[in-house]
Amino acid sequence: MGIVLEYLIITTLISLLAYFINYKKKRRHMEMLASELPGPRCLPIIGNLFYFMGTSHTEFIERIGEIGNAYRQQKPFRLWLGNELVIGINEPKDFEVLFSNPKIIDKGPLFSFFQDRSAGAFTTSGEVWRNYRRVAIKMFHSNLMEKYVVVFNEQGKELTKYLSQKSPQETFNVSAPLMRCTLDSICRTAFGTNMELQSNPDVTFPDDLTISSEMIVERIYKPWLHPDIVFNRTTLGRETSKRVKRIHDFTINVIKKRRTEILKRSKMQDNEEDFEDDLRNPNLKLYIDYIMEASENKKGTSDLECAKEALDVIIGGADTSAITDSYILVFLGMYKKWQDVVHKEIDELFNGSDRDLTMADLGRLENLEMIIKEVLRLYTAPHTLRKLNEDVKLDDCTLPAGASLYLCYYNVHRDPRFWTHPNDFHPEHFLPENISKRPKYSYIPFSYGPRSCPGSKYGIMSIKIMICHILRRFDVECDLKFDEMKFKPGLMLELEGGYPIRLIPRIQKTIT
Ligand code: HEM
Repeated sequence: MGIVLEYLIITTLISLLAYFINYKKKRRHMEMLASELPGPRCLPIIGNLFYFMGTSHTEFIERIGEIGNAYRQQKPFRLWLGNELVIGINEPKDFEVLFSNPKIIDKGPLFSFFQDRSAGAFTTSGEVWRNYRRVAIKMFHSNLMEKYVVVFNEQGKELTKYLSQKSPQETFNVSAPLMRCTLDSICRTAFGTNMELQSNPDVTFPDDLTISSEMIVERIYKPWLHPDIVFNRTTLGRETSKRVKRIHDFTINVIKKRRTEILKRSKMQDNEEDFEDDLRNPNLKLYIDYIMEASENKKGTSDLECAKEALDVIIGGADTSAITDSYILVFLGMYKKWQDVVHKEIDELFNGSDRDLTMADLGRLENLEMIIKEVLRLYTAPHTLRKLNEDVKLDDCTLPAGASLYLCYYNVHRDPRFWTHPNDFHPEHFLPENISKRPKYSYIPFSYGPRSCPGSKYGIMSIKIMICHILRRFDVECDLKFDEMKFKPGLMLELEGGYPIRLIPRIQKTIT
């Protein structure tokens, strides 16, 4: 017995020593490569953490912006957050190398805080992510995109009906109705189910999504809340779980409904002609059908896992599109010159008709497109992370395995070398002659490469249709001033205090 114990202790000690030596070797390699990168002064143990202590999320982004500016045109900059090496990327030429590397796909441990709520193509990493991504992109197949236009039009009309009830004197936050409309569209196109969130303001699903996102982001910024054992005992932790549970119950219900519907339809195969050639066609496979099919092939997958996979795409698409819509209306309200330009473009296209928009119309809304692009330059996701599993060689340095990359979309989108009015609303940035002057990776609102946004085309289509429906019916007013706007980062850079506008019914103009 004594010899066995001795043997076990010695083997354990040798393994620990080997692990430690290996760890130190990797660390030395990382520290050596990191020392070749420029970066602000470090303190022992905490590194650069003191720059960010006590900062709000917004201040964090501003500080990173300042550091990025200080090292602009040098190599990527390094930050030591305690033991963690974080490398900031600002340069289009570096984005190009990183986005075209198929091995840089992991988002790192911070994204795991989202995974209690949703775990699919947006939040996972590695091989698991690869499988989810393969399923997610089926939602954006070109055959389906044409059919989605019908849904966007239906929901756009429902939205304007709701907005017509607002008095022209009433200033209101337009993001809430836009979020409900966007969720109705995404759920209808992804699940084939009409959720009717627009006509049922008591359903908590949209608020639960928005508020739980804010809560998860708050947790990420408070390292002492990272351990589950602490977080779950706080009010924030309990409130987050309550909302996440409601989100799951709601989504599982939708999945069950779809399953029943498919069963019913399989018995009606002979009457296929009863269905129009739209999303009700029983032979048309929607995103949720692919998820359910994959779960049936992989025994043991629960409805909760299917719900969490689907939710990742719903969340990735809803906040982003609804916030972009909201900003567009705010800016059109603030910049009358641009509102007139877009109104004229829409009036010329529709000539007084309130017909639905078609795919062909979408390509003709060039001024609106410039405005969408400018809003996304200013307010897309401000940053994201990637974890390096192996060294990556750039032009003038090597980024070590084990480091986290902090991709500063915010910095490159406001870099005065590429934008004549970096901190203003200036849609002229997207005139063709100006686009051609910029390097390719200076504008990356949907990211690029293997982890780029699969819903970018879908998102732009839905935004154009919603905004057109609103602008055909209303003039927009907004009292905000650009310089006074304050931001709170969520998935996107959101406007603190909401998106306050007024809508004035307009008489549609016929172009003669
Ligand atoms: C204006 C609208 C949108 C913007 C600005 C936007 C932006 C982005 C960005 C920047 C990423 C990359 C994030 C990262 O690198 O960490 C992303 C990923 C993603 N987006 Fe979007 N998005 C929009 C619309 C949509 C829509 C409509 C959907 C779905 C209906 C969607 C689904 C996703 C998914 C699933 C991912 C994760 C992809 C992956 O990691 O493989 N997005 N989006």
